[in-house]
Amino acid sequence: MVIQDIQTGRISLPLRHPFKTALRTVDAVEDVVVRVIADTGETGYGEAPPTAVITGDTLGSIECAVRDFIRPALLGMEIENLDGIMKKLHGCILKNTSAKAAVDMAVYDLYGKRLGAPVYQLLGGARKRVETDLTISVNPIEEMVADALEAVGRGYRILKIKVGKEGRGDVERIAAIRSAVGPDILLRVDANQGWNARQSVSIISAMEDKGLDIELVEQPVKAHDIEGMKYITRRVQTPILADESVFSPADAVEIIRQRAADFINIKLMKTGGIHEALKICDVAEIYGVECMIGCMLESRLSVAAAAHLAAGRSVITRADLDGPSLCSVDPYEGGPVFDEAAISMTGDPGIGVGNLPCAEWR
Ligand SMILES: C[C@H](N)C(=O)N[C@@H](CCC(=O)O)C(=O)O
Ligand SMILES: [Mg+2]
Repeated sequence: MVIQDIQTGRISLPLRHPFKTALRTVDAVEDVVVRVIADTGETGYGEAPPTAVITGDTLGSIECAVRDFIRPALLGMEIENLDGIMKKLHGCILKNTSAKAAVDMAVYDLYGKRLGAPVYQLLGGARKRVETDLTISVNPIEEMVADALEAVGRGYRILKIKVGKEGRGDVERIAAIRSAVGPDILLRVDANQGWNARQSVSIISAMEDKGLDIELVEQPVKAHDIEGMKYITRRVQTPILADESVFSPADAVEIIRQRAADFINIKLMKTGGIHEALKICDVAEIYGVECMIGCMLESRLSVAAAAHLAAGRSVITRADLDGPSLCSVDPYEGGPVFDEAAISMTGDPGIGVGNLPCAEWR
């Protein structure tokens, strides 16, 4: 099975509610999709969101990276030569991790189809079901409380609360949500780099003093502020999870060796796909560090690829794979089933998702 063509298209899916973090507000999933076509007529699919404020990638830069750099590097390669394909994919252009992720997952999709097996089984087959949280956007407190109650009503037992825009005001926010949802709902907090190190210690300590029982705090300070992450991790009881600070396996090694965070959030859009994400899983396992698997504003197509990784590897103990739940529609067929918090793997070969709503491929 040889790679004959690689094409890009675009999808646009409205969100149920605007998605708001300390970094940005978004109303729709507007992503690039990729198809890798084999000489046998089989097709593998992938997706890349333009998360410019985190990865630096835009719709145009993703399309350019795929068309002008990745496509010429991979044409004619045997799908069975996964290692060779991945070396070329990551060597043909620096950074551009979202474009690489979309092509990586399309290649894994074809690889699984070639071998007649779902990708999660090829990656280790640790489990068949994964439970995701649901994100509560940062908004006025009453709105966040209402959103949290709605999420619990939809069956979510884990909520990821976005903060980072108001410093100490965030304590009040979390306290109101905890009092509304009760003690049995797991609350994780994501500041998306919105605090500084001293502020983080004061906010997290206040949440601890109030007994708000927070599972973890995600990326309290700027991505490059590893000293700040270390400062916080040493001073609070609540586990700290590195998100924007860890893109590559080398970043993960650095964070772990410096003990700058307790957990690592793996996202395919930061690693450049499954192949590099597996290296983070290996490093984390060596050091006994647990990982979360996350997503950007992505539809079920690429979140399904992340679900395969989560189902494949037991070192991934937490999932923030709520992209499909945030979308108001799911136009696809096949692949993992997303039923609110419950993600169930199927026997479909590859990643398994098809029927893309994409009018034009180039
Ligand atoms: C969508 C997911 N729950 C999430 O919060 N992902 C990111 C932010 C994604 C974005 O801005 O597109 C995160 O910081 O964890
Ligand atoms: Mg995050």
